[in-house]
Amino acid sequence: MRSGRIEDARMRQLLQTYLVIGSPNCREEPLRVLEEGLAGGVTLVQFREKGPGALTGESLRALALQLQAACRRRGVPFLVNDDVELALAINADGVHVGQEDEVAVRVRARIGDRILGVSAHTLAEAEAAVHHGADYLGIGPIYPTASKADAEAPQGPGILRMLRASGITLPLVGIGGITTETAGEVIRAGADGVAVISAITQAANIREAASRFVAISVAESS
Ligand SMILES: Cc1ncsc1CCOP(=O)(O)O
Ligand SMILES: C=C1C=NC(C)=NC1=N
Repeated sequence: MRSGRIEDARMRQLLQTYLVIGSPNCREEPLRVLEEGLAGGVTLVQFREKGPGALTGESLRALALQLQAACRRRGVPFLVNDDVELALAINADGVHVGQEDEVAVRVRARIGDRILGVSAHTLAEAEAAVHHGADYLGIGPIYPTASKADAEAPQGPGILRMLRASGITLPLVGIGGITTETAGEVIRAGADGVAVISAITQAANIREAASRFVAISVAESS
């Protein structure tokens, strides 16, 4: 059982190579994609079942449990995007919520000491999320992305530099169109790691792609 809120240093480690996955992002069985990503060394997993063909109801819950079990076998924390009910029902390690979802304060009250991630696109949103008890912020989209239909305009790594220059010290992860070519600059701009969907789930060799992100995030954060 978790004892108290996660420490910043531990949260920064978990954010290094953060795989966000859902069945719409997978060319093959999501469990196989996840197992390859885990074998490549991803440090944190978020179940985000959104987009065309996304599962619902019992099949959604069954997939969540299947992917969570794979993460548990490898000691990698498993977070659920948006669906706080599902996260609590399967005793996930935490949730990631957007600005439009339940206000972070209410979510914190419901999940206790579990990990709470909040999306932020501006300094005001970041400061509010810090105040509301987020354990980390997801910042982006950094680059153009095809994986989120309603994504805001890409902001480039400069948003990360601005947040750090403005005094945001909370763990931050960059997300949105990040590849192995750009992960380094995202971390150098101030992120503790990178959150990735397609550059891993759509890679020809998933395990190899994941391990390259791991090598880059370790090299850049040392
Ligand atoms: C969930 C999310 N939030 C901002 S961009 C994005 C999608 C990132 O997917 P990809 O890594 O494939 O660009
Ligand atoms: C929108 C998002 C932003 N950041 C992260 C880490 N996950 C998301 N689903």
